Amino acid sequence: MINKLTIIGLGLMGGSLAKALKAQGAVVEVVGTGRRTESLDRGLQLGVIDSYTLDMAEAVAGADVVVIATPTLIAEKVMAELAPLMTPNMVVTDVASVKGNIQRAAEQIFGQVPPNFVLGHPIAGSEQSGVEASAVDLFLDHRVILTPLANTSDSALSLIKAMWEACGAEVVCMDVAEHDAVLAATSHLPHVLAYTLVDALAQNGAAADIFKFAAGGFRDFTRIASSDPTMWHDIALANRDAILQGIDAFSSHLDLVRKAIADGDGDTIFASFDRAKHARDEHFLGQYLTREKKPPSS
Ligand SMILES: NC(=O)c1ccc[n+]([C@@H]2O[C@H](COP(=O)([O-])OP(=O)(O)OC[C@H]3O[C@@H](n4cnc5c(N)ncnc54)[C@H](O)[C@@H]3O)[C@@H](O)[C@H]2O)c1
Ligand SMILES: O=C(O)C(=O)C[C@]1(C(=O)O)C=C[C@@H](O)C=C1
Repeated sequence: MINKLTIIGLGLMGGSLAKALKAQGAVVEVVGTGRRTESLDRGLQLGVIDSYTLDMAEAVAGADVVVIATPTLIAEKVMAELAPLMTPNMVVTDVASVKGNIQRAAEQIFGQVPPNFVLGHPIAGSEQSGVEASAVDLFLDHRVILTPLANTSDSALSLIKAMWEACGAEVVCMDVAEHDAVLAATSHLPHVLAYTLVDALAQNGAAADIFKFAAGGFRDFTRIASSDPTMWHDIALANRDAILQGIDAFSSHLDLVRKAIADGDGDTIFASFDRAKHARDEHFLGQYLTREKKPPSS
């Protein structure tokens, strides 16, 4: 049980965490803080938080857990503000999508990442943002990756693990660099591709006609291009090297498929598409079976 939880940056992630913990009776009091009253007022009206203050010192005083839930690059600045306010009894965690920049920023600010700072990342979300979009079940049956370091305190890690498990999530621990490489491939690259595809088509003179005839495939592929550009601008800059590697590997594969199409090389085209279909089906059908859920009918 968490007595006082403080959320810095009350949006989709922070709001969903607060809702889930409240619904499970796993928290007594949730306090919000941020730069502007707008989202905090809304959070109060919706019952997501119990109170708020723009004064970070007041917000974190006596907190058992402080969650930094701002965009990724802003989290670095928030940490610097939070540093003089941290006490040994307080456990700090974050939800940022990249972990390497958070680790580096913490090392610059504190000398080393404090033992009571547990870096984290829930692998759940949506293209929507803001506290209005927060959902009590956002983390249910999803994974949360924690990237503890050699000096991370066992009790701090256990507390943050228990917090996410109370939300119905499965917690997995991973190395920071591995996290950033894996997420570059499975989350950051797809967002770069979706944004770039929509932007390239939108800049075409015939964009209106193209979008008019876009159907399910285009919608499925590009849903994530409706995500918040601020969030993804931060991720692109924070995970630069891993994303560049992903773009380069993808570009050379795309070149192979391009060449096969240009050469009329049906075998290569089929082999690539067939490998992709099997890899995807195997993974996602496997996941449905593990969770004893039925796969979508279509
Ligand atoms: N949206 C997702 O799918 C998703 C999934 C996993 C992790 N994340 C990560 O979680 C973090 C939050 O994402 P979100 O989707 O909740 O975003 P959001 O835009 O819904 O919420 C972010 C909140 O931070 C506030 N904020 C901005 N600057 C601030 C500052 N200087 N001080 C205090 N508050 C500030 C904003 O007002 C907003 O309320 C990001 O780091 C993101 O990368 C997002
Ligand atoms: O479902 C979505 O819309 C998401 O973008 C969620 C998603 C993802 O790529 O899967 C996005 C960013 C995160 O850091 C974690 C999850």
